[in-house]
Amino acid sequence: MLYQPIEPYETGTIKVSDIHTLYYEISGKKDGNPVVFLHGGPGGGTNASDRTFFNPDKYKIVLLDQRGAGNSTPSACLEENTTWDLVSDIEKLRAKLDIEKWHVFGGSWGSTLSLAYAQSHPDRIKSLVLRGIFTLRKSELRFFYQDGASHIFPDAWEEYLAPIPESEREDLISAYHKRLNSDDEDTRIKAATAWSKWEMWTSKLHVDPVHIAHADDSKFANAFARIENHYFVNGGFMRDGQLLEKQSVDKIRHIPTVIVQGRYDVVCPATTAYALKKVFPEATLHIVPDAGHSAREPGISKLLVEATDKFADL
Ligand SMILES: CNCC(=O)c1nnc(C(C)(C)C)o1
Repeated sequence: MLYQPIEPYETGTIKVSDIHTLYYEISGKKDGNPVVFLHGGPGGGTNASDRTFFNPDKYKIVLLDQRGAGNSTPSACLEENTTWDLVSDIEKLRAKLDIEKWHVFGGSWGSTLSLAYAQSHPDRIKSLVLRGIFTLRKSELRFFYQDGASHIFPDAWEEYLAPIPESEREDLISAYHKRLNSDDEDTRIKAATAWSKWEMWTSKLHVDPVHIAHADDSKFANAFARIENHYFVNGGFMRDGQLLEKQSVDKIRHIPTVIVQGRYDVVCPATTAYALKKVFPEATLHIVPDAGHSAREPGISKLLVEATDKFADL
């Protein structure tokens, strides 16, 4: 099961560009086995419960708020904010903390960024623990934001559609992009709240009102929605399917890797985890029979902790 909540023994910031300064924190064992936690979204930010996937007596646990997310500044800023900027930021933080190699843990967008980072710097990775695999293919974005998950959550879908007039519903990501970047603050917040609520409604097998309430935090919703939408309209700044290409995955097939995927994940459906396993046969794939997308589904968190415990002495 998850470890007990702990507090960081160090927090800090790192200036990574003329615009962006990132927040990070370190908890657990000061001379422990280093692991970096890559949060979802993009734009979701980290929180205290993210530390509980790791044994604090074994791991030096590094949490990083990516550009524009969480406590990083400026909040929700889209300038100089791409997948490859974030990969570069992770390397800058690793060097600043004087870490030679580290374990990498990421779910959803965090799995995307983990794959992009590992494929760019395989020599810096001790292991990969990935959850709810997301590679930003057009087919994945279409399923969740245009025509797919909508058939399973028609009630929540109605609320997601509400801010968008019928005439613009053929391309919802573009329609939301217009509103999330509007000059009018009320338009931005209304769109950000509806966009975020859609994801919070659909993240768990059993709809969780507490999870949905996160979308009412306007700072979180604004960063989460604006940054997610920015990455999606740009296809993650990658070729479609790039992270699943043989030439990409062959760079990381030597790295001990565990994939944990919810069978009923409608945000990042199992088809992508399965496609990754086909090109990465050395990876261990667990499909959790009674889980959705969230890392905090009981069956998912149990296997994630089993994986970090397994890698703790590598
Ligand atoms: C399409 N975005 C999926 C994702 O990365 C994600 N889903 N929920 C989250 C938070 C837990 C960070 C809210 O991130």
